[in-house]
Amino acid sequence: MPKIQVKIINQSSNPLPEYSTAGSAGMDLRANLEAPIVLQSLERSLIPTGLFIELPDGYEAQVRPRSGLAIKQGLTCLNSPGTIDADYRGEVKVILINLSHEPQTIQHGDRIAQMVVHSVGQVAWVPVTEIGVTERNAGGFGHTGKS
Ligand SMILES: O=c1ccn([C@H]2C[C@H](O)[C@@H](COP(=O)(O)OP(=O)(O)OP(=O)(O)O)O2)c(=O)[nH]1
Ligand SMILES: [Mg+2]
Repeated sequence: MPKIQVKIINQSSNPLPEYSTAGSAGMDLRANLEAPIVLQSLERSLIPTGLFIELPDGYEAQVRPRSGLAIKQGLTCLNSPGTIDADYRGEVKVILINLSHEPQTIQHGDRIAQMVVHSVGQVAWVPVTEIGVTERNAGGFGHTGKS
């Protein structure tokens, strides 16, 4: 398991994110707030987590919504999945939006999203005049299964 350097503000009240089961893909991210935030219907906000991480080269972290928050409160990540670049040294933040019709309150310590760490590759372009043909070729957007 790769080791990641992490700095967390307010660690006494907000524990480090953790995998909640042995097979979890994501670690829940908690809101790091001095006061609760109320999101009105369709309002969005950049929520701090108090986390500063140093990802190894070749890794990214994705900030994804939690399904429970989405179905129960209509709260989701607007830019899902959010991308944390390996060279980012700022605070990990979550762009939450309230898609419900009611105001939703975020409290300090609430688990507002989850973070999945992935290995990721970069590519170099090789400009060509033709690209290879496949069985699918340009078919997409519901193309399969049609006669
Ligand atoms: O949900 C997110 C998405 C991004 N970030 C941070 C880490 C990421 O490395 C940086 C830039 O994110 P992104 O590339 O998505 O934003 P951008 O609009 O392209 O900004 P930039 O020009 O700074 O790359 O912002 C977060 O903390 N949370
Ligand atoms: Mg960017």
